[in-house]
Amino acid sequence: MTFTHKPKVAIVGYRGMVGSVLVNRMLEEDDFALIDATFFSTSTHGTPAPKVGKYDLGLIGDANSVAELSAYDVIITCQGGDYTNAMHPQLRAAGWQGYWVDAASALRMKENVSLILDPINKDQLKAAIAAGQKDFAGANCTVSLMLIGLGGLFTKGLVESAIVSSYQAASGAGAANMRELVEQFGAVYNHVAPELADKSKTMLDVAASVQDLLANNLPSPYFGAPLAASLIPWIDAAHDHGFTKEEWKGHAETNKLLGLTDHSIKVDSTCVRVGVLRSHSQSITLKLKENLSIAQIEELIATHNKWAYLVPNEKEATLQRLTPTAVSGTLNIAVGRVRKLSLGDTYVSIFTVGDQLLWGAAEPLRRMLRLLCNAPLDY
Ligand SMILES: NC(=O)C1=CN([C@@H]2O[C@H](COP(=O)(O)OP(=O)(O)OC[C@H]3O[C@@H](n4cnc5c(N)ncnc54)[C@H](OP(=O)(O)O)[C@@H]3O)[C@@H](O)[C@H]2O)C=CC1
Ligand SMILES: N[C@@H](CC(=O)OP(=O)(O)O)C(=O)O
Repeated sequence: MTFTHKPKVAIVGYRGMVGSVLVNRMLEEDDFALIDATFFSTSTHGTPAPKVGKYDLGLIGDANSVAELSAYDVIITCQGGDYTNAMHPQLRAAGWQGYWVDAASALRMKENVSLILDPINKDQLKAAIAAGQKDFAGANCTVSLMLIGLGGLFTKGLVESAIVSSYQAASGAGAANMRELVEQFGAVYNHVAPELADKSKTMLDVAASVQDLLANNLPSPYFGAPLAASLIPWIDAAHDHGFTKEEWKGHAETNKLLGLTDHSIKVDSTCVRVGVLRSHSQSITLKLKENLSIAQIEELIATHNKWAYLVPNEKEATLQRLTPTAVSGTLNIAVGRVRKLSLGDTYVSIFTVGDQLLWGAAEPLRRMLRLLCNAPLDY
């Protein structure tokens, strides 16, 4: 048992997108019964917290106050990397000994930080807790979704390398970006509505009009380029060797999560922002170490955990179940289009879709809290 009392838990960033999804999930699973929770904010502190089910959480705390936060056993933050970089060092310097559970990437690669994805690495996490480790971070959304979806292959040492092409939703970039995409959808439609109504116009006329709007007059301050009716093959900052940071995380975090200090699984990614509101998709080419049959591969995937579910490689099933529309708002990780490639018997192509706000961000955090409380978890 990590705590001998009901732990005091500060939830920082409760009103952001990840924070809201986290609070909803904690309510669904009655996690609040385990803890004495307080919401923290950098801007709404001092006001009454919104009611969470039957729980009255009192006043919202000041997320910039080291003194206030120091009174907590656990700080869960969904506030972002800048906040982590500002507050975590101050709290530790002030002697705070509590658990820091973070959605952001800021601390992920530090030596004394474990990445959280317990269906994949619960033994690693339990060992870290037993060893007195205090800092934990959720992994990158695409990495978490890939590993839950394909855990049956990755955790059994069957993967030699992976080439990933991601199709990442606007919500991965934050609420303001998501709003920008919806506004762009509206602007595109409004721009061409008269032409659509004019039966003398062809679809090429309509497309030319959309192109004119996109190229010259579609506001995109958050993404920096139109996303509606387009895509952006760049996510996060530049990294070394022509990779973006998002692409680099694929290799670094996959290996760290699997406890592979020699980084023996090569993961190469191309990460693309697409005009989807919620849920990330990935097309993954695996080089396996063994020549497994499709039936064996599907069995390994389907039996590893209760969230990865197989979609038969058929058109109707794919349209109904292997899309962001099908999985958004659920914990399901859809895995389909499983097929061997003409490159060779050990090359497998797989398509997977999962909600990046759930398994990609909020869900691992609440499960880490349950691990810290030694509370039951489903697998
Ligand atoms: N979005 C995603 O898919 C993923 C996000 N993450 C991580 O989680 C962090 C938070 O992401 P996300 O939740 O998307 O960020 P948001 O922009 O939705 O929220 C972050 C903070 O913005 C502040 N805020 C300002 N205006 C508003 C408003 N109108 N409504 C709600 N909050 C507002 C809140 O802080 P305050 O109350 O202090 O003002 C809130 O906690 C990211 O930085 C990233 O590190 C990780 C994996 C996936
Ligand atoms: N970068 C992801 C979301 C995210 O916040 O990832 P990370 O936690 O690794 O910064 C996206 O834009 O879709």
